[in-house]
Amino acid sequence: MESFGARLHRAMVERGPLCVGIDPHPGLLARWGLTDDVAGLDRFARTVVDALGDRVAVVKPQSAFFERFGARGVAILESTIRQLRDAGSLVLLDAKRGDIGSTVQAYASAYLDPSSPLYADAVTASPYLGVGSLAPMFELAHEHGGGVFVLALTSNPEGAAVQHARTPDGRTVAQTVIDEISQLNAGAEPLGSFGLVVGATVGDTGHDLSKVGGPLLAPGLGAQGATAADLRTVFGSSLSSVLPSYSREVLGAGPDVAALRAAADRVLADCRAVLPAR
Ligand SMILES: O=c1ccn([C@@H]2O[C@H](COP(=O)(O)O)[C@@H](O)[C@H]2O)c(=O)[nH]1
Repeated sequence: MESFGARLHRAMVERGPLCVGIDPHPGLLARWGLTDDVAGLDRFARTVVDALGDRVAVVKPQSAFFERFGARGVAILESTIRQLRDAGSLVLLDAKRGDIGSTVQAYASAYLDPSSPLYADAVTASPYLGVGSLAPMFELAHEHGGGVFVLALTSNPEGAAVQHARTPDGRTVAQTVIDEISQLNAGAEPLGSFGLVVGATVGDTGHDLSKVGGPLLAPGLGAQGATAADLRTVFGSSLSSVLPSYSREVLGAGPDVAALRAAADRVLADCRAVLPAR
């Protein structure tokens, strides 16, 4: 079975290095002329699938915006994931799960087992109960050709207080996460299946990303203030592994399908100007 890393590498070559989020904020629903309810959520998600599912490498539904509508919102998340996969984009479910290992096993079954209704190509995970607690996700991802993106240096200003804290061996907490994920990807070609989340907003933090071997998801572009040019500062010599991620910057162009496509094309061009050619 082809690994997630190999599938992602091919998608980034064929469609370009871009992830677009589906984040149906109440304010965006209103701007799109939609009601802040399940019907509005459904129309919003379907429009993004129609506009981008056949052209963007990775689409990242933000689970929180579906969960806030309860079971019916989660049902729409399930159908959105299916529609995106049918349209040919890889689906990264942004759920940021993490817990003790025995519970992570259930999260792994929910998101990374092909028989689950919420099965996605990859999922985001929080390592702050210890990277080892995420082992059930890594194992199921490996078994079924899935991926896991682990938070390392998040794009929000509050993250640094935890992530830059020093451990007894002198490394930062984030560097220990980076190093553990690097080990999981050892020897994987052309790209490992275990990624990291590193915000485009974090600046030059001095962290060593050179041995990660997997994709580096970079949120924080656009609405949170980072620009494509900031990717150079944050990622330095690791730019070739970066998967830039935009949500509101692209979604704000909707609901017109052509305008959504144009916005995605524009941010992709901005990123291509900075990232090495594949
Ligand atoms: O460090 C992180 C990790 C995840 N995110 C998520 O990405 C999008 C960003 O949305 P924008 O509209 O482009 O700001 C959102 O779903 C976050 O939960 C992040 O921003 N930073």
